[in-house]
Amino acid sequence: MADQPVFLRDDVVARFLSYDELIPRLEEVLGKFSRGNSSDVVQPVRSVIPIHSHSGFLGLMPAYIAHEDILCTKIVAFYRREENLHLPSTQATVLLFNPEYGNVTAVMDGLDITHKRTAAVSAISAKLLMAAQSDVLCILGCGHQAVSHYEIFTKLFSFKEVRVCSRRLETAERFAAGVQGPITVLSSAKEAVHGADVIITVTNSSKPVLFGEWVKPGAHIVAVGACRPDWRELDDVLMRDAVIYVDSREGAAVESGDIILSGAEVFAELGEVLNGTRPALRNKTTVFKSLGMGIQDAVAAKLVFDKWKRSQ
Ligand SMILES: NC(=O)C1=CN([C@@H]2O[C@H](COP(=O)(O)OP(=O)(O)OC[C@H]3O[C@@H](n4cnc5c(N)ncnc54)[C@H](O)[C@@H]3O)[C@@H](O)[C@H]2O)C=CC1
Ligand SMILES: O=C([O-])C1=[NH+]CCC1
Repeated sequence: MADQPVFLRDDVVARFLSYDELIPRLEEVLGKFSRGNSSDVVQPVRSVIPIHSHSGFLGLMPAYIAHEDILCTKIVAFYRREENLHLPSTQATVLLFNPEYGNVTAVMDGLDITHKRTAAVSAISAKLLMAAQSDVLCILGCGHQAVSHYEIFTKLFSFKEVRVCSRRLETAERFAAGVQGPITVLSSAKEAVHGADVIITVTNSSKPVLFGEWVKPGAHIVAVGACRPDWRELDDVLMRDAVIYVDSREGAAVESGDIILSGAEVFAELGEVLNGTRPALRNKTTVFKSLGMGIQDAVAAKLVFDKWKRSQ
């Protein structure tokens, strides 16, 4: 009989997951993924079922990373909920397996993994693609992802000004009151993004919240929401004028409304830039369209599990 799986709660996962360790692992696995060797990194496009009666979706995100022998799947549920409900709009559980036999070794709460790995990949895109002189950061949307994105972007980069704007002013004000450091709250997205060098969209909107005509030429946009083929965060003008980078071309072609509905061409995967096979066009307006990948959860979960095990 295999040992029973351990259950790692949200606070334990958060304690053992640091950006410093996560970022290099993500860079490495994104590079490997983009080399396209499917016997090394196996990750199908997320399989998603709608939960029509509750405006929700359930996604399954399996991944196998052969060179590290990591077998993992995340199960993620996401809802288009009003923000005042007491449960987060995204819920996730990560299962880590023993690849030799297929038994589950750990069941982990997946929220901190989802928040941190998403923000870390966004930060990798900014490291590669934002202009060398980037002074103003703007975050549109003030939910859970906004918190992790604020955390890592202000830790890694030295912005002179950070602005936030959300659908409701109170949400942005609550967000600003909860973070360390100076922050400007704006009630209009157009004003908030004016002159910004880096713009992060972390909304659960299904309609564009950012328009090309508002965006400073040369800005870097990190588009994290709109993960359904009929959802948008960015308008056609922006999608047409910017150079588009993605985490996975295959995923983007199936899941990204911003790409599918605008007809925009994908220029590169982040992993291709990390591998040096596609250039980072820092002087152009760039969009990194993030959808999230099972391999990102897998490396994060393995980091957590190994550290937890060493602590026992
Ligand atoms: N790319 C990736 O890897 C991942 C993407 N996501 C997606 O990221 C998005 C954000 O996730 P969470 O922060 O967890 O959601 P959340 O529900 O905590 O926050 C969403 C925020 O967006 C704001 N918002 C909605 N419509 C807006 C509008 N028109 N203008 C400005 N703000 C608006 C809401 O007021 C709320 O503050 C969701 O779409 C989620 O599905 C989530 C996990 C991973
Ligand atoms: O990668 C992820 O976990 C998600 N992407 C969109 C919703 C959840």
